[in-house]
Amino acid sequence: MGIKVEKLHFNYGKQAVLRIVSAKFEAGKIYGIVGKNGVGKTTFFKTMTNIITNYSGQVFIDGQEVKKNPSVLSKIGITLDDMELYKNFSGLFNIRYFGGLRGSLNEAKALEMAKHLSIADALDKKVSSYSLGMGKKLILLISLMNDAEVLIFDEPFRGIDAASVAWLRDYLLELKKKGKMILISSHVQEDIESICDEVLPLYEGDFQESFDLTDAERELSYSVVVDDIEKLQTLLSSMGIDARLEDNKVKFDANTASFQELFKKAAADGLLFDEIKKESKFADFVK
Ligand SMILES: Nc1ncnc2c1ncn2[C@@H]1O[C@H](COP(=O)(O)OP(=O)(O)OP(=O)(O)O)[C@@H](O)[C@H]1O
Repeated sequence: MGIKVEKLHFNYGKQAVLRIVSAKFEAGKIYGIVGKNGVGKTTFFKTMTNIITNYSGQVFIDGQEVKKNPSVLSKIGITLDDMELYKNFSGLFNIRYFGGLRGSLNEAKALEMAKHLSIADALDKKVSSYSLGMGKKLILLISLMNDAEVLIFDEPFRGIDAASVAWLRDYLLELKKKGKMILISSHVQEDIESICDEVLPLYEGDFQESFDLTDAERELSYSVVVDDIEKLQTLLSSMGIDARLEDNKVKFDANTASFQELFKKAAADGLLFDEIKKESKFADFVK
């Protein structure tokens, strides 16, 4: 299973939104699609899944061009915030209806998921009575319950409580181990860091770079507050690490091993740390 996107161009009226030259996604990986508000993440997900069809270029899922073979979309489960549920019917009706549309529904599994997401007791209530978070959980459950080979989640963790975030994160990591392909968008760097293998920032319509989060050697941007700035700067310079001072914070790039070495030396030197912040390089694209 793989997804390939070639020369995908899409405009909303006169506004150019997507100008993707090419992109590839593999099974058994979790991808983070990041970028500032309005950059086109949701639009990208919609073009990939034929919700938007008036784009130019091609999307291939498992070797089949989606526009010509829309049946290949049965391999995909997607969660978008603006997904319509049958609000005047119960949560269980919606599970049965949408589950049934996609083939055989494993209701016991769906109910188990509902327990983990703490909405099991609300399934007999009309969806119109649900809070925003409960509605979001029901949409997540519906896209998860059919064991799709590819899962696409627009902001899956936004608006749901911490226990459900933790369950969902573990569940997605399990699905990855089973060989599923997962694409998520998020504005929360920690969410992306905690589950993604690769991050693709969308900027000016295209994926500008790809960041491999599984690379232990990758550099992170550090921002540190210490009691003796000069001492830290001397230490950094002795390790060949360039640093700059901004708002009394010492900023530099280093991989995890170098940072740990620095920390050990600094502690041995009696330096006191007041604040340590680290950020992935992809953060530059989302600020
Ligand atoms: N139905 C629409 N009609 C016209 N323009 C739209 C429509 N939907 C989105 N847009 C515009 O397309 C651009 C991309 O929107 P999109 O929702 O894909 O961004 P996004 O990256 O998902 O943003 P966010 O992080 O805020 O969710 C934005 O400039 C938006 O205003």
